[in-house]
Amino acid sequence: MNIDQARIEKAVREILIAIGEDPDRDGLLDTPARVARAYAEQFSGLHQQPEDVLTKVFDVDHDEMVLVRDIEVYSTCEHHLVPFHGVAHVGYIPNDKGQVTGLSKLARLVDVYARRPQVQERMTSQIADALMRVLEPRGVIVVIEAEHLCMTMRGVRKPGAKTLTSAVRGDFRTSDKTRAEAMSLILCR
Ligand SMILES: Nc1nc2c(ncn2[C@@H]2O[C@H](COP(=O)(O)OP(=O)(O)OP(=O)(O)O)[C@@H](O)[C@H]2O)c(=O)[nH]1
Ligand SMILES: [Zn+2]
Repeated sequence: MNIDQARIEKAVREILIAIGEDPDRDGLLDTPARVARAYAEQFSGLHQQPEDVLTKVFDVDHDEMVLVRDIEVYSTCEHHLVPFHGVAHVGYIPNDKGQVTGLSKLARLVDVYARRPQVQERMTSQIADALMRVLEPRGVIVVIEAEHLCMTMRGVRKPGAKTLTSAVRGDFRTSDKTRAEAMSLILCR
């Protein structure tokens, strides 16, 4: 089933009533439909597979690390349905056939998993596992730094607190040196 926008609209109208609002006042009339459209975008990754975006694989003569740093990421915390946002760093070492993907495809892959109800740890591993599966590289590293609005605007209220998660596969897991090289590239500002 794809995203059922009519059902989201009905539910949002119910929420507005439940919080004591009047869903029929001018400013709120179109809100259920707007939220439905926003959710369709925010959760579109649920209906995409990594293979849909990691399609272009070129053979190039490069078997060293490729790293795209500071990929802006917006996701939705599955506990509170509020955003968490930050940056993702995605690196891999191509296999000996030199199979690489377009750089933008790494950012698209991040979005496939970010546009779902998520926890940061799972999103990080899913990106790493998808890259391993589709590109069959010698190794993958994914590091995500994010701020969770559920921790800043509400609840414990700790603005500025950043959560860092990493997932390493293949050579990045087995070789301390390779992992350290990637980390130094990710952290140098
Ligand atoms: N591990 C992990 N926890 C997360 C993530 N996003 C939100 N959380 C946490 O999920 C937890 C949910 O805790 P609960 O006690 O069930 O919910 P709550 O009463 O709203 O918790 P508070 O946020 O502490 O007010 C909170 O500690 C959040 O900080 C995430 O990506 N990964
Ligand atoms: Zn949350």
